Amino acid sequence: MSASTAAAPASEDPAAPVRAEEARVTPMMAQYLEIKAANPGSLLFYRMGDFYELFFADAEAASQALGIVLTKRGKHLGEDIPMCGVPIERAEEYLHKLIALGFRVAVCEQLEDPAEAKRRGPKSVVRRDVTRLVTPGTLTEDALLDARRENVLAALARVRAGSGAEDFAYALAFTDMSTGSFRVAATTRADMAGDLARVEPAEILVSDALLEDAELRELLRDFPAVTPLPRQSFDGSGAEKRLSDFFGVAALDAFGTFSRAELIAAAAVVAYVDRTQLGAKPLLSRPAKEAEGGIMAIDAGTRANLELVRTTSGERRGSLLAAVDRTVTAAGARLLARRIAEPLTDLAAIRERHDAVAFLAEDGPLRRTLREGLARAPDMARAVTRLALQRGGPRDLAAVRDALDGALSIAALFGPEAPADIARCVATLARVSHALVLDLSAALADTLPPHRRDGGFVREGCDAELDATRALRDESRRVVAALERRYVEETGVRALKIRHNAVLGYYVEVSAQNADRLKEAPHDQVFVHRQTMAGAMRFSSVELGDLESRIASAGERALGLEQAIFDRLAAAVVAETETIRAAADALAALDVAAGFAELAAGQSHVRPHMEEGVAFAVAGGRHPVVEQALAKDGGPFVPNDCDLSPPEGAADGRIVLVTGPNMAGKSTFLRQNALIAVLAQAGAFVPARAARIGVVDRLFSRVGAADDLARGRSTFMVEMVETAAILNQASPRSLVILDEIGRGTATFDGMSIAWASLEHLHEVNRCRALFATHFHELTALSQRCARLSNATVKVTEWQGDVIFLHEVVPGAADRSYGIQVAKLAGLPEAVIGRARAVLAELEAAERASPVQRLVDDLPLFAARPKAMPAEVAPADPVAGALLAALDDLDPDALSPRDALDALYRLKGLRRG
Ligand SMILES: Nc1ncnc2c1ncn2[C@@H]1O[C@H](COP(=O)(O)OP(=O)(O)OP(=O)(O)O)[C@@H](O)[C@H]1O
Repeated sequence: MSASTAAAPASEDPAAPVRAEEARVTPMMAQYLEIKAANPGSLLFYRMGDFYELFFADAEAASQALGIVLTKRGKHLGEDIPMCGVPIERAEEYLHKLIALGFRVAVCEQLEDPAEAKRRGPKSVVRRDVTRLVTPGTLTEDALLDARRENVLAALARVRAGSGAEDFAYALAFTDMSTGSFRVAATTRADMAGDLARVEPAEILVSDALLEDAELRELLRDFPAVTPLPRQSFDGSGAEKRLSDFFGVAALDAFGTFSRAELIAAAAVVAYVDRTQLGAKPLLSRPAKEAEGGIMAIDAGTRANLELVRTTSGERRGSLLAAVDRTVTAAGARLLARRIAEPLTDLAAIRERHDAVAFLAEDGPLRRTLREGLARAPDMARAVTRLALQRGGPRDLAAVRDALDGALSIAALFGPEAPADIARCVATLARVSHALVLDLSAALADTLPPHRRDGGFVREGCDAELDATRALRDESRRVVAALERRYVEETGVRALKIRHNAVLGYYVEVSAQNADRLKEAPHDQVFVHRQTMAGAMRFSSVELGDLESRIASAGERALGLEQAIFDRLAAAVVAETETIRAAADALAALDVAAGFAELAAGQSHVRPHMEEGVAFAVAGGRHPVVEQALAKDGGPFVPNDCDLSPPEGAADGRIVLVTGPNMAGKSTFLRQNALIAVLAQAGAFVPARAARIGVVDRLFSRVGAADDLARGRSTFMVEMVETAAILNQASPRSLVILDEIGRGTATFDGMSIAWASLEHLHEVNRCRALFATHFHELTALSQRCARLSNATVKVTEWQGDVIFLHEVVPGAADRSYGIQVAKLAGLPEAVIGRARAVLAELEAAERASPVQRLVDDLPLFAARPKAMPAEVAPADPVAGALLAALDDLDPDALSPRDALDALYRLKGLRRG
């Protein structure tokens, strides 16, 4: 039995019957069942004193998920009630586990003191209700959040845009409730998966009508928490009103113009936030609209392949983000993740970001001072949200104080020469209220407890009345010590102690042997026996009773005064939400710029020259992740050039076809160039000696797909779906990375598909592309396609072993070195020997039948069907004779009779 239920009134016991004939449902159980029914789909954390209790199936699920004991508690409808409990001081930890496992939790609190309930009558149940729904997308506590990651709640809305069955417009709304950021974006059916993947929502709200669409249902399966809502939540007619009510404005025009789908998505978000926070209103920023086409479009597959913010196994380590993250604040790390996930396409904005990095890269001492200042600035955006939601503690106030103080010092570091991006941040920081910093500094103590309920966070000297009350409280404590000394002297019981608990208040405790002394005269006049324990006895006295009330009232008054001071400070902070959030964003932006500058200085990254058009010339490019991994092992990374700029006289970019042995570094070369484009447009410098890049509108990458067995798709199917998306969508401003397409099927099929795709990219998409392949035959295409050139990765052989030089040079590879690589990988000697023999046979056979070889090559050149070359004689003698006979016929010279004879002759030849 938990401590809470022990102290609760009789009717708080789920097992306590009201009347014999109603033995089936106790009043408390009736309350529980009612609240449970009103919150379907969530585990109900039902507050009882110092515990949250779970009952029935909730208890079974939670005990299993949390590994806590499942007990029984009374009966309901004749059956045992399964129960488990979570102490409130560990509630966050358990909530964290449950949310991570995909549960939603309804937190049901006691809304009155049990004493109040008792006053209404002995059978009264403490009033309770759900005060908050905890869902993956609506978390605010640090313990529940990853400091360096946004926690996004998204809503996907669809509205009819025409009369056709497929005429729909789509929009997404995203909010990170923990920081208040809120934005909306139009999307399309094709881009939706990519848009969701870029934001990585912790929870997605969709109308249940949308889930009836099998394709969308399939797409949403990739995301961890999809919350279906009734259609009314996505109802267009009330959307505008819901938003204007939430933001307390008369009309939404001031926020900009939104499409109907965008309004509906945004309204669904605020309605859900309201529903889960139940009145405690989080201060979301006004929704900002994402500029259409403002972000480099990267589909979900490409994001995963390029491991932008996490690796394919889901870890941050090993991703591009981890390799380039030099930020020193959690907010900076969150912004960096977003910048890497959302490279810009606006040339001026990209250049401004580069200007900021250049400025900080050039001035080492300034950069160091800035980063030291940033490192001391706590995460104030999340602290403000908690304060606004009444979930904040004294440390959140201190976080705001320190970050604002830091913001003012950081603003003072920069002069008028700072570039535009930095100047904007500095202007925002300078708007911070110095008075608020002083107010918080004057009020908060040096060391702070985590919870406001504990008190002790207000600095001495801040409030005269508080100081006086505290003195009284502390004085009383000294009086307790003096009284204890006196009682020891008077009774002669040296082990006498004055202790305190919730039930008895202050009491005297002596061992059982000494108890008789206190029961004898004259002491029996002073001490009143209260409790007998195993080996000890407890007594009270009139003096102790007096003390009790003096101390309790002083302590309570002090706590009350502190709470009032807390509320005043929190209100002052919340009133400044907008400037505080803007300052938090500015600090994060400075952190990202300084981090990129630090990276540039430490890893020799250079400023890319960005331009309109379709240039792409990287000199001495490196793969940022592989380079750093190799550096740890002491190995050098071999830099490589890549030129996809239009050749002389052409308007469109080049395609480079890369062949080369396995393990030579083809994939690394392909990816590094895609990553360089991402970094450049994210605003970073790039790992290269020099780079000139025409802004990329869309980035595509198809790199070695894996099976998607969950969807019943084979490797080849995945590969073809991704290739289809590229060939259907890539524009001349896009950058395409295709690695070994066609590998997953029979050689000729694969080669034909690779060949046709390559030609399509060249002729139709006309985009910049890198295409790696093992089909060496494709290199012949460079003779026909003007903007296609060949490159290969150099290797050399030494004593039968292959040595990788990782150097990309013009030209084509002559062979694959597959067996050498297999040997390096440790295939048994016998298998290697046998493979060499088989290879020799196959190569000899190929040399012996050049005709066969020619036929094999045919698909390569058959894009525009040609007549079968005359010298390719069919091997079948009957067919040969038939063909010869046909060739001899001249229909114009034949009489009807001759024609009939010729027909019989041909039939005869067929029969042989
Ligand atoms: N430029 C480079 N400098 C140094 N090491 C490199 C370089 N490029 C690649 N490597 C090393 O070679 C390894 C193999 O590279 P990669 O996977 O790119 O080869 P690949 O040609 O695509 O192979 P496969 O055809 O088998 O897929 C990498 O893991 C890396 O350690």
